[in-house]
Amino acid sequence: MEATSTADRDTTIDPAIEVDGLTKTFGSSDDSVVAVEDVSFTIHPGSVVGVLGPNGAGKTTTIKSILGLIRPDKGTVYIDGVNIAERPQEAFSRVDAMLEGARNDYWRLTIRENLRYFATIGGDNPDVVADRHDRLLNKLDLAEKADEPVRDLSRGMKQKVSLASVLASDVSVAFLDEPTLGLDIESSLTLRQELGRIVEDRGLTVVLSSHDMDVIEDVCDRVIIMNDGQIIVDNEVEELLEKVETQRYRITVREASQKAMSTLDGRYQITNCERFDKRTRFELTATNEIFYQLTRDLEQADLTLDTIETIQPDLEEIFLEITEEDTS
Ligand SMILES: Nc1ncnc2c1ncn2[C@@H]1O[C@H](COP(=O)(O)OP(=O)(O)OP(=O)(O)O)[C@@H](O)[C@H]1O
Repeated sequence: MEATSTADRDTTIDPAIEVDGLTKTFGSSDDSVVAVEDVSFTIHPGSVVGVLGPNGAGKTTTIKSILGLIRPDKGTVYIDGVNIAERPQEAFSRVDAMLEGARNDYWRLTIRENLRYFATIGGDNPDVVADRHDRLLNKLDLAEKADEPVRDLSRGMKQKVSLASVLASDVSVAFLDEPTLGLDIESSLTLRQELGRIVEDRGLTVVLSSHDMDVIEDVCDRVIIMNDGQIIVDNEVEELLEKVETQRYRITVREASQKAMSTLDGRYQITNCERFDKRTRFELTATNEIFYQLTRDLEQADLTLDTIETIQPDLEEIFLEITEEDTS
């Protein structure tokens, strides 16, 4: 999702974030760990980028280095064209972050008081930005509870207040670490939709990390996948989905014998097998190239094909495939 029209984008404006040759090693000599090695990327204003990777891949080190919370050994970070090491105050003036699940909102204060507080420390006069806060509260469906203390709210609402607090001042870049962590399915869906609308309206640049693949698919237009301190994929979400080499199939056959099924199971890993109404339905994964082989194998096993559907892969599967390729 591009918040500002790509056609209208002024290519002479600075990238929202530019990371060049970032390297960070923790510890020294034998115990040292290279957390991030020569990482470079550019993020344009108004884009939403997901940073993914297994535990220990270097995501947090990268994000904390951009936020100035970790000092890298090498490399330069620019925010809106400003070098964070040279002019930190200016660089961070329009940046806010929700790290480690939820930010520390003041639970004794009401939602609106929290927004005023965070706007103030973000350098805004809260009276001047009161309208923006009203719009934010409406968008996040928090308006009715705006004058209630945060401590009385549900977990989903508290998470939304965290997000609202990040957006309370006039930020142009927001870092969101696991914005849907701990939310139930419905609250997560609502938050994703609301975040999408806010990003579009405000032309906000967002960098988010999440293990919730729905967040990435719904909100991000690009993903950066890290492994072992390096970027192994930097691509548009849609292109990434197209690139995947394996495909899951849901197949329904008529009157499958046990023997036929075990023959097939020997060749493909069969999951979610269920029998109903003289039919057997199961799922398997096959690479695109062997799809025709699969149909021949079904014939040879004397299985009469009823239906065959492809199942849209989710990013979790793609991500596993890519990191396995990278480490093999
Ligand atoms: N303060 C530190 N001291 C020593 N090693 C560290 C420190 N911070 C991170 N590391 C190491 O650097 C590597 C990268 O860690 P980092 O936290 O950046 O990964 P991550 O991708 O964010 O992982 P996770 O998904 O678990 O948060 C890991 O091997 C980690 O153990």
